[in-house]
Amino acid sequence: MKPIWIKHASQLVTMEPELKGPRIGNAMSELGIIEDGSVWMESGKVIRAGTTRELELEFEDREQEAEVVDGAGKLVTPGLVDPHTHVVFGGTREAEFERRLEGASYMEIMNAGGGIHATSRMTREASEEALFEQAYTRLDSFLKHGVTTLEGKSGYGLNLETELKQLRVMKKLNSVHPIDLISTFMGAHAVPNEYKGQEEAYVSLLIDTMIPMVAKDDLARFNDVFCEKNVFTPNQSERILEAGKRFGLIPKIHADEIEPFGGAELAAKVGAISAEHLLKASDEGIRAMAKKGTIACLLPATALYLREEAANARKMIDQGTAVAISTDCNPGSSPTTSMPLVMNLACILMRMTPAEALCAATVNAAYAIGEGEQAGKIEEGKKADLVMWDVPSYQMLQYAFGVNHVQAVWKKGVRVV
Ligand SMILES: N=CN[C@@H](CCC(=O)O)C(=O)O
Ligand SMILES: [Zn+2]
Repeated sequence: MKPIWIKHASQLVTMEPELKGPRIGNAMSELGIIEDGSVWMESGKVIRAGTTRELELEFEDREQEAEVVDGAGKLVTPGLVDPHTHVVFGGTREAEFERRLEGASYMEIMNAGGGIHATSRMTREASEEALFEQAYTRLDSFLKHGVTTLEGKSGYGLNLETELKQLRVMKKLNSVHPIDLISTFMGAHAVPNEYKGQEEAYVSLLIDTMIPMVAKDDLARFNDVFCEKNVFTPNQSERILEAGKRFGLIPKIHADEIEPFGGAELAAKVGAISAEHLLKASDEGIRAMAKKGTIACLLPATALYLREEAANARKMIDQGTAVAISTDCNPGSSPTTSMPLVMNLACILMRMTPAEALCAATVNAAYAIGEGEQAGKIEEGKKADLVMWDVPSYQMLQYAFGVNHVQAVWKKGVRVV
């Protein structure tokens, strides 16, 4: 495989690879921008990143053996990381979208047996092959929008058989699709209809059977819970997350999305790597997360789609919480595969700066899924996951919104878009 040499990028955004750990406060704006930037990629890795002048001095003699890519007028960034998706699911819920536009709420639909329950029925009915094919197509769309690493959750099975089916699909996708896919077990996405009125029995099934089985088959890195009124209480959520920890599954938590429910506080208490949504998180909860180093994974596309006020990213950043952003790709509250749109919305709806939004979609997103040392930066000696955008600057990427500016994507040094 020929080395690839990008030259003359108008901005090469490296994300300052020497800075370690998730970024907080002003460090979210340290993008490590190199003007007239250049990258040499070889054997799947970034060998050198610097100015075109610097790389010409070093690689001039090898120009003939490389594929040279002209970056004039283009922005080059690390591959984007989507740290929160429900990418494997059966069916769609467009009728529910119409009902919500007519006034029904997300929770009314779910409590009446629709929402997550509707997707659960369709996912149980779908064959493993069909789920694989549909999710593969979705991953292609993510890739076309610049995503090279992504987290995916189970949680539409709500029984052992189908939860394992979803996780097996993700494992297979990870092995055959260019995108690196990190799996999360989310059997605690809802109490299935057949356990209505016996919620504790379902919690026991999760703790005694499902979590041990998922861990035994090494099917997930994280364990996630939908901690919300009428779904799982903070007490149930804590027991489920602690059970996961005993089996090596790192906690994540869907917290304070619809109502303030103590989810952010619980995230800090159990030492979750990230807490998701947080639209209604309390000030104490945000402070506790900052203190504990729990990353806030914010989902502005979901807020927009549900016509809710987005999370208070400014307060979180100002209080020292590391913020990541994500599509939340799912068939109910965020049917999108566009991280560029999510970056735009992070600016428009949450007043994040263009630099913070890019940090939240790269470095901080990678740390939110335990990939901070492998993804989200352009770092010598590390995976060559890069995107070239048909805009001259990161400011232009965030400004010209709702457009897919991706021109090329390299995954482990191979051009995939
Ligand atoms: N809020 C809970 N879970 C998903 C939505 C799942 C669905 O509606 O299918 C979320 O993160 O937005
Ligand atoms: Zn989610």
